[in-house]
Amino acid sequence: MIPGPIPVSVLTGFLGAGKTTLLNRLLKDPALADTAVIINEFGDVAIDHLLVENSSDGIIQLADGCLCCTVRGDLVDTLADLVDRLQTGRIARLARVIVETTGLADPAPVLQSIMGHPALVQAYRLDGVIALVDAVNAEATLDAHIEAVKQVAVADRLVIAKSDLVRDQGALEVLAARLRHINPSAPIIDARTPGTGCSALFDCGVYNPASKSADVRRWLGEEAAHAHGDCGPGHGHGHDHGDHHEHHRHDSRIRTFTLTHDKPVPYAAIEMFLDLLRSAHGDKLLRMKGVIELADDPSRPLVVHGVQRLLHPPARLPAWPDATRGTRLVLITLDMPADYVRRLFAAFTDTPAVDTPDRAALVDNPLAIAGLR
Ligand SMILES: Nc1nc2c(ncn2[C@@H]2O[C@H](COP(=O)(O)OP(=O)(O)OP(=O)(O)O)[C@@H](O)[C@H]2O)c(=O)[nH]1
Repeated sequence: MIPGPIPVSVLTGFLGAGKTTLLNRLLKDPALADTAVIINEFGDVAIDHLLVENSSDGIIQLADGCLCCTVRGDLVDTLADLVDRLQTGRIARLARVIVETTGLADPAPVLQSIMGHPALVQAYRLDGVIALVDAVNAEATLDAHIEAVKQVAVADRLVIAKSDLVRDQGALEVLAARLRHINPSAPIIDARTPGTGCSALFDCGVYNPASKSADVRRWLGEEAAHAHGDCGPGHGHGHDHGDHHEHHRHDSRIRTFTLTHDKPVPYAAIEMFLDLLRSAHGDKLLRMKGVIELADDPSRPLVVHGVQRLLHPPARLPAWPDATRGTRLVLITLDMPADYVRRLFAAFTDTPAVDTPDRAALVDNPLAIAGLR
């Protein structure tokens, strides 16, 4: 028997806001023992599960695709399967589920999947939505992406990450005022505040759409209508459910693709490539993350994270988490063709390609590769 509905927390926030970082921290808290974490990833090559430190049995990776569209059914199936495993004794306890959405997810359909599914509501209750906000990039992100606004609007807790990178206290106050305007009821918590842990973020009470803004109620209402099949063809604000390999796009200008290279690469080459991408095209680079096999230290993968113009200091993992070696970089770009980036990468990794200038030429003139408007 199940002892009562299991709380489900949804962790959302735009691309690179700091969701996995917060999750890693939270999972160290004994209060989160017996928690299942469902991670959803955008991109051909799953990387997040490599980066969640506590990658034990409790981490479930959903298939490639976005939770709010292509793999929404997978979330329902996964939640149903967890209950089944609990009932048949294949897992002893399940105290909580945390669902980490992709940064591009519209949270409304995700919430609707949990709240609106007749079988799931028996077993689960939506406990709360935690939205991460990246203090460095939030203003630009909120200006440009409605998904980011929705993520903030539906939240029960807003957590500001990366405030350590913002020197101007005034800018943080302006951001907090904007967040309060979008969502007047959610407490705003700085991720640096000691004790920003389980007690501050979980047990928000039963998720209550009535306490949210009129916009949120409307979005959730539209999703409920959609779930019952009476949504018109306009649904989905431009989601493209086709071509699963290069696009996954919510907006036809957004592309997701992966760069791979199977030989170790020199650190200097990768550093130049990343710096060039960031400095020349940072505004087109919504997200970049991945692991790199370095020629100078192949046993310790280098983990890189880029979020718009911000390139976080690369970190080394002590060892490779699985048998796969080589470089895998997932990029999510806005108005930047995959082919252009692939050729740039090939030039830096010295992969011969027809008509591609070599590394030295590109450092002199990063626009020497054709294909970018
Ligand atoms: N300085 C600083 N860096 C942070 C903070 N939070 C996250 N980061 C860095 O931001 C980068 C992205 O963090 P992630 O936790 O992977 O972000 P995410 O939201 O899970 O990313 P996606 O799943 O790709 O959307 C990483 O390099 C983190 O180390 C913070 O509070 N301060």
